[in-house]
Amino acid sequence: MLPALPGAVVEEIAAFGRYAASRGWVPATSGNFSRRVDARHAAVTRSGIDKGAIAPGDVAVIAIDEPVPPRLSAETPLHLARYRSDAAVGAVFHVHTVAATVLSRLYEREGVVRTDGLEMHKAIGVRTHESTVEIPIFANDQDTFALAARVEARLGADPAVPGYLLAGHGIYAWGATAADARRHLEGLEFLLACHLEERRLR
Ligand SMILES: CSCCC(=O)C(=O)COP(=O)(O)O
Ligand SMILES: [Zn+2]
Repeated sequence: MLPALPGAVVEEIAAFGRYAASRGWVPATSGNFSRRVDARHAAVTRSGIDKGAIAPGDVAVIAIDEPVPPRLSAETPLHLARYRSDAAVGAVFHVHTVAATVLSRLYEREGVVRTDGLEMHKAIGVRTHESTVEIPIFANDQDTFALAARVEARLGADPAVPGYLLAGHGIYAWGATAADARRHLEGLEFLLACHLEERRLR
């Protein structure tokens, strides 16, 4: 039996949705969000809803280790794969930012976007700005089960960066809590925005 959906979890997801919408990160119903409910279950947003105006009925509780029920987002496997791979992952947020979408296309062949020497590296757990961060990029794929397997195989047990890009699509980030996932997403997005701006100015 599935556990009840805690109101606090819905509110965390809805609050992130409002924030993401205020930043222009979830245009045209894009994006999807999830939050671990317990060791075996997660709450995920339903498909096609306005992610800036999430209501309790827009979030479903599902089993992490079971097949994805109908009418949920096609991207649900990408969320569940993160929870399966790492028991410490408590929230996964996916948004469609311009910087993530553009840079993931420009660097798809390299399979990585690199940023150097930025203080914001610390937001994703890097100790010093004197570092190079490599944000992984994966080719987009409508077969999201195959895509999730490819992502997890490359990320491994201890990913260096708490996020990745899907080429021409957007960005995924995660953390132990919703606040951690949001901080990681904000940090990664800032790094990408800086990289894009530097390329423009050069
Ligand atoms: C309108 S964007 C296309 C689908 C997508 O990439 C996305 O993030 C939203 O999908 P969902 O099914 O979760 O609403
Ligand atoms: Zn998407």
